Amino acid sequence: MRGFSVPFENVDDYHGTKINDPYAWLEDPDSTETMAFVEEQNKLTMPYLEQCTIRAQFHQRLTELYDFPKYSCPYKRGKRYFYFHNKGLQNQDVLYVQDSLNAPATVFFDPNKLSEDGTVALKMGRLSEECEYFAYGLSSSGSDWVTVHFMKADDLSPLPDVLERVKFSCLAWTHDAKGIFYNRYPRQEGKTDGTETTANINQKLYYHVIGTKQADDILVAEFPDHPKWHSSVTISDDGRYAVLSITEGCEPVNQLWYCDLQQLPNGITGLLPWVKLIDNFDAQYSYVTNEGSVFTFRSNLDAPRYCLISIDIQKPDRKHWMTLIPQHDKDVLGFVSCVNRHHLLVNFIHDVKDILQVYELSSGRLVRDLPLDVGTVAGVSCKKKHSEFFYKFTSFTTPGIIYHCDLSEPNPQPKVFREVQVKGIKQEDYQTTQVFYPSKDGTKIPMFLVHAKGLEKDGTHPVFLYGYGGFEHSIQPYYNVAYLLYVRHLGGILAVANIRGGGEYGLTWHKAGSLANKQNCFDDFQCAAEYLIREKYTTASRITINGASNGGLLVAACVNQRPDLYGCAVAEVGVMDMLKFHKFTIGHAWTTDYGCAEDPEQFKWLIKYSPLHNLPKPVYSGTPYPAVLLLTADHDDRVVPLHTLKYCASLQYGVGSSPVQRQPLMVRVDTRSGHGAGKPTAKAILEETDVFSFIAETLGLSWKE
Ligand SMILES: O=C([C@@H]1CCCN1C(=O)CCCN1C(=O)NC(c2ccccc2)(c2ccccc2)C1=O)N1CCCC1
Repeated sequence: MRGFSVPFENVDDYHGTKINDPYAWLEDPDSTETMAFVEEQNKLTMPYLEQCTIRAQFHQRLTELYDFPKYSCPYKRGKRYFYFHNKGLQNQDVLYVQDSLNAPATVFFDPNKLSEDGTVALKMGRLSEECEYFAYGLSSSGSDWVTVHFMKADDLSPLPDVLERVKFSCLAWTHDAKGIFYNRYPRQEGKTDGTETTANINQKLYYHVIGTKQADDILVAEFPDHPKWHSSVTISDDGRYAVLSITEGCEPVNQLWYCDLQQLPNGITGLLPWVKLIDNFDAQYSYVTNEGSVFTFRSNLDAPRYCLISIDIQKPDRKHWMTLIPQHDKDVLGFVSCVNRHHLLVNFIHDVKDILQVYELSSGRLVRDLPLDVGTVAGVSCKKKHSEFFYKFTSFTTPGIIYHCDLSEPNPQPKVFREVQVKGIKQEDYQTTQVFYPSKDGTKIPMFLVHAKGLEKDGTHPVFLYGYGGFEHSIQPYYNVAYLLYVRHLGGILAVANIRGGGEYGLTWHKAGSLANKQNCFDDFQCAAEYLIREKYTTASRITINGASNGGLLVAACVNQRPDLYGCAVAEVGVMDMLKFHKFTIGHAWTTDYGCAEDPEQFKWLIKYSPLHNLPKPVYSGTPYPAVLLLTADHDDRVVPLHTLKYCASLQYGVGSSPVQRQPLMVRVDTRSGHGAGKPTAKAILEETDVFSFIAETLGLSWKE
């Protein structure tokens, strides 16, 4: 039995630099030592969380507030409408169908029936073009692994077809509903339930013909010389082309190949004769629509804030390409979808707030603005062949408003189709402001603040500071009842910092927070805290910093660099071992943002901020660390739990040895749970209750009615 407390030597050599990795044994999730470590940690953490003063109140109130009806936009497929709905506390949303928008709705697919505890989630679903079949992917316990099943859409009867080993996959029906394109990984040694750490490489693209066995599926694309490549098929609006997007990692760039399905003499029988329209990774090209051979793409080619271009595949040379909507000089072009045959629904992001407009497909001319409050378009439903479309608006204080618009009407006006209220939360009690604060290098960073109206800036308010900062992922306003409870009953201020690394201002913003510039994310986040202190919203001891995934890295790196700046830190499913992340599951895809320690130059970047490698050694007598709560879960195969476990062990061994460390340093390891997607409501409520109870307990916050 290895001793937990005294790590043994386990030295790796990185280009001549010796790095000790004493907790490498925690990288095996199935060893008795690792399982004992997890059990011991939970034995410390769960009782502490259960005894938190406000826990019962927070849990009860959060459950009440979660219990409001949620709806997605309706989707018209064939002659019927489909939409997701959750009555409030259902673990998984349910898919309903109705013959018309005001006809009675019946259950089409209810994932809650597939498990007692709601841990089987509907990860993806696709109806065939004329609504003959429904293909759907299920994932268990929060893993990225998906099993695809099929059912008839008219009588809901199941088909025997099952597709295994599916992950990070497209689901694209050919318009004849004969079969579906999807991705899967080769068979691997050992288990594949989402608790393994095996690398996901050599993803292949198949075509499954309905009524056949998966073993007979047709391999239509593979990339044996490029094990890290991902491919994704979209079938063109006219059903004629298979459009293939190839990515290598998480950079917003892709190759763009296509296959004219009408030119296949015997249909899809093997590797397809792909035409490489774009055979480089210089930019991103996302299919919007095509009119015959003229294809429209959203692209960032020479356009870091994106633009809309058209390419005639009969004249593929770049000198014939046309720009339909040029890059805006400040705003980022968001999603673009074709509607009403010749219109485009276009989204722009202006200082992190959404704009929605209608354009003319043929000319790229602006037709009209669509009214939208300050916030986020959380969902859109439209199809080229339909004149009507739906969009869902949300903000920090608006749970959701769904609008309906029909462009075939003489003077089309979006009308409220459905507006959801949450009992007990009055929107007018809160105010959302956006501030711009200077980071270390002077860059102005946007930040949303949400707090009770009339708040006095007397430095006494607790702050919950959230950030992400990577992968071109923008954090736009969204409705979260736990945040509102923190504001309402703990007198807190919610602060969401749009730090660099995200996509808030396009590629330049993303690049400024990645690779050699990654430290900018941490500077931006620390400057957010300093701004909130300087402006007398709060003091350091009242600040909680929070982030998940890449945001967990953000939190852990910021705690190491400025332990004095916050009273509490909650790092969820974080990337903590920056020297080894590329070895596990899909970690190799993140080198586009982080680099890789196998490269001598990039190793120097990573070793400087890697949370695991910048923790104090015993005996530590420096600045005490804030209260730290780490979250991870046994089926997290996106960011495998070893990151958090190794970081926790090293944190407790080093900082925990300090005689002046008063605040707890803990980890909560959930079971039958993963990175986050598809988490059942019951688990989400328990987790958020634990997080905010920990914050209130360690910062001494009391519940106010
Ligand atoms: O989870 C993550 C990162 C953040 C974004 C997605 N992601 C991922 O790790 C996604 C992993 C799988 N994956 C790719 O490698 N490319 C994606 C992709 C999707 C969204 C954004 C970027 C890439 C893909 C697959 C098929 C077709 C097109 C794209 C994809 O799903 N991280 C965990 C911690 C650090 C980063």
